[in-house]
Amino acid sequence: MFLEIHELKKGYGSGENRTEVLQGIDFTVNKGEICVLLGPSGSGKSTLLNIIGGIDTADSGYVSVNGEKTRDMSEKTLTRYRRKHLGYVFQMYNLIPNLNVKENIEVGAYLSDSPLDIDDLLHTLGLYEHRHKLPNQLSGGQQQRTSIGRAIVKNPDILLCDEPTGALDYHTSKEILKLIGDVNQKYGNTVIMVTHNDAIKNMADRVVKLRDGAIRKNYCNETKIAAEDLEW
Ligand SMILES: Nc1ncnc2c1ncn2[C@@H]1O[C@H](COP(=O)(O)OP(=O)(O)OP(=O)(O)O)[C@@H](O)[C@H]1O
Repeated sequence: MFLEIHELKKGYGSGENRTEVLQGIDFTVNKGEICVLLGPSGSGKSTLLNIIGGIDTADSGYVSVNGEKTRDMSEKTLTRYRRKHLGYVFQMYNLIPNLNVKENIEVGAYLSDSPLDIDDLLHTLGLYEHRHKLPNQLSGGQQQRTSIGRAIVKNPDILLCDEPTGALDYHTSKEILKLIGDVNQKYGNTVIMVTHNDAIKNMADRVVKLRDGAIRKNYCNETKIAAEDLEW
């Protein structure tokens, strides 16, 4: 099993103010799969994504990637894991404003010993002709494409996406979801995508639904469709 989440628990606060945000989460994802994490606001999706990403730690249970538990990693190994094996895409693009598209993507490439070819990637992203533009000269969709490029250029094993289309309109959201699907097909990265949008589950291999910090549904989607065919 490539990614295993086992009995993961996480709470914040103490005494009367204690909230159990994750109450024992169990699921697995195969290499190269797209896993969509759904659930209402406050159900624990981002907390779970941050623990998988080694940004936050669990109170108990573990995340194991390729048989290695992140909780057993030293700080140095964990930093290496985050840098080399994970790519992050957020709702806010977090691009560096004074670097152009190509340079923003190069920032991601510096973190890898074996980055993807940047010009080839710029073509895949549909950004080759925009490569010399600064972020403020780009549309929201182009900015999100650039941030996906920055995440994917190091060819990470896992691409973590937190509401990647949260700030985008319908058509641009579909474009970005198509790009995530294309990148997954072309480079074989495992994708974990958090979203509020129920329709996105249709492009997933695995669907995990959370409510109040617990799994309500966890199933393999046998009728996966391409991102361009999603409707909502
Ligand atoms: N650092 C923190 N300290 C205290 N409580 C926190 C912290 N981070 C998250 N929480 C709480 O944990 C719960 C789950 O938050 P989380 O962001 O994981 O939910 P979510 O499902 O991603 O929500 P949304 O869809 O609104 O982003 C919320 O009630 C939130 O207030």
